[in-house]
Amino acid sequence: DHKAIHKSAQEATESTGGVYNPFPAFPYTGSVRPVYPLSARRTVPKSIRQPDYADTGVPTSERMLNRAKVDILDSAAQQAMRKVCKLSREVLDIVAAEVRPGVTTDYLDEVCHKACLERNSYPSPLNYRNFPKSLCTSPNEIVCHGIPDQRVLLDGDILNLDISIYHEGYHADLNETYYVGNKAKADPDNVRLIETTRECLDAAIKIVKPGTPIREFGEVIEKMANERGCSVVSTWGGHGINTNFHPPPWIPHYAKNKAVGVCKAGMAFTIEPILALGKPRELYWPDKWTNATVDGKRTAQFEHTLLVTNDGVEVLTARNDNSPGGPIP
Ligand SMILES: COc1cccc(Cn2ccc3cc(C(=O)NO)cnc32)c1
Ligand SMILES: [Co+2]
Ligand SMILES: [Co+2]
Ligand SMILES: [Co+2]
Repeated sequence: DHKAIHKSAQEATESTGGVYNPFPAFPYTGSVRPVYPLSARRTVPKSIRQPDYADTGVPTSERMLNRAKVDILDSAAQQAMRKVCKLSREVLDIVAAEVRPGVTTDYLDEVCHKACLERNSYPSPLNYRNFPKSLCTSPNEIVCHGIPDQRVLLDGDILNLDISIYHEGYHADLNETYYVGNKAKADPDNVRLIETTRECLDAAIKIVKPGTPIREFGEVIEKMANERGCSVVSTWGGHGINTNFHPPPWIPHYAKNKAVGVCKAGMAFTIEPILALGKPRELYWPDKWTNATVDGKRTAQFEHTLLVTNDGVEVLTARNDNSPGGPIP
């Protein structure tokens, strides 16, 4: 049982400064390991408006939605989305500025949590379906939803930071993949993977406008990915975003998908492709959150929150001139 595993693992590795691998017998597919203990659950002052799942972990309002109906935001809601997305970009940039070899992903969680509270915002992942932390930190072969822990970043790692925040009743959601240290940029496979993923997202955004079928995005993304020797992870897709974290529509990133519906002015949704250097198949760690590629090869992801407008699209979570990271020239 968990208690016995934790206790024996804890004793066995007390000498390593009190950190331990909670699942030592698990057949990990790559080099990343969980490094426990997780830090204490972070709190959000009640003065900050919280989503319905903050205490229960259950997104009730989301569960009650009609999955076939996509919200069309009025101008007040669109303004609220612009504001929460601008704040979310500030938070991502603040956390990304701390990415370097030697820092732990838990430290990045602490920076993220503090930046959210300073902006009178709730970190949307915290307790969403019982997720334990305030952002997702996914290094190397971790596909997504990595849990911030005591693992230190290594020169040569690649790291995805996936941030979502809730501000005055609306969610924002964005993510980027960063090179850690110098060796990461030097590895040509990292550069091909990360820059292809970045460009797949940009190519999909270019076709967002009223009338574009939702199923088109996967065609654009998978074509570009395959041309550059990358595969598309199919399990996770883009999603609607507004007063709920994951309302409809569902947006697949792979070709020949069956997504229904077309883009309409006033819709807000994310596109967030995950590309892999090897097989686009993942398995779950025993922590029930983290998923890693079955072959241990690396993945990258980029995500924006988008608003469909009459003449096209607004990238609500767009980078600023001083945003850390960004395309390798
Ligand atoms: C087994 O149900 C699961 C499995 C994994 C994760 C979660 C819940 N969850 C926590 C953070 C999070 C972020 C996103 C997101 O859209 N990122 O762009 C989605 N889900 C999220 C539930
Ligand atoms: Co346990
Ligand atoms: Co996200
Ligand atoms: Co998302």
